[in-house]
Amino acid sequence: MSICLRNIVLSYPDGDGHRRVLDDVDFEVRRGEFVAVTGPSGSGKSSLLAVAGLLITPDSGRVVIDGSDMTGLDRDERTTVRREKLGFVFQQSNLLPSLTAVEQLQMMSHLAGDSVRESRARATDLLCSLGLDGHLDRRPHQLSGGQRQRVAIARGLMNDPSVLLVDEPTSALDENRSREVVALLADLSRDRDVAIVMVTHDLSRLTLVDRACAVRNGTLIPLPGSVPSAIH
Ligand SMILES: Nc1ncnc2c1ncn2[C@@H]1O[C@H](COP(=O)(O)OP(=O)(O)OP(=O)(O)O)[C@@H](O)[C@H]1O
Repeated sequence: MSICLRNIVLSYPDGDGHRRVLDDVDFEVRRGEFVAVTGPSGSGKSSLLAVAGLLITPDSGRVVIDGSDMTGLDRDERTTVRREKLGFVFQQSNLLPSLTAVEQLQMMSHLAGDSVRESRARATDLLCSLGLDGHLDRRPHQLSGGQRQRVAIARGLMNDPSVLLVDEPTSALDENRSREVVALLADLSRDRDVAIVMVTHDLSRLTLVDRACAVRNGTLIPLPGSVPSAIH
């Protein structure tokens, strides 16, 4: 199992008390599996992703990544796990305006200590494999929304993560581009054997995923037609 969340409880301060957003949630995704998390606005989808991505620590429960329990890691240790095991793709692509497509990716691998030559070769390969040959030296404003999102996905894959966490990747895209981006994620999960968790409002995209679940009232409910994970 690439990522496994067990008995996660998360609450936020709310007035004088606390509001429980995730209430004893179990969730797991294995390598090569593409899982969507949906649910109403404010239900806790992004919070679940943030717990999985070690960006916030739950009140209780365990996050296990590639078999290692993340409980009790300090901030530096969590940063290392995020860099080595996890990739992130955010809603609006979050690319740095002054960097070219290749440089956006090189920055990730520079942080991991690779040489400039190694990182350029790897970034170029990855961008080409995502259909971005011809756009390698363009800056974000010279790319379409769909191309920007593909650069962001390539950046998320740069350090060869076990788990790619994707938050609303299609919110800024039209119907066709949005379908292309989700189909690309489906291919990548299989071809690169990476676990992909995608938070989405867009129920029309759920035909492309292996499995879908919804956050409702703090719990995670498998959606009809989706296949529950076979491994526990
Ligand atoms: N840092 C925070 N402090 C207090 N409350 C928070 C915080 N972050 C999120 N919340 C609340 O927790 C709930 C869940 O938020 P979350 O962003 O996880 O929902 P979501 O399902 O991703 O929503 P959306 O679809 O609108 O992005 C919401 O009611 C939100 O207001």
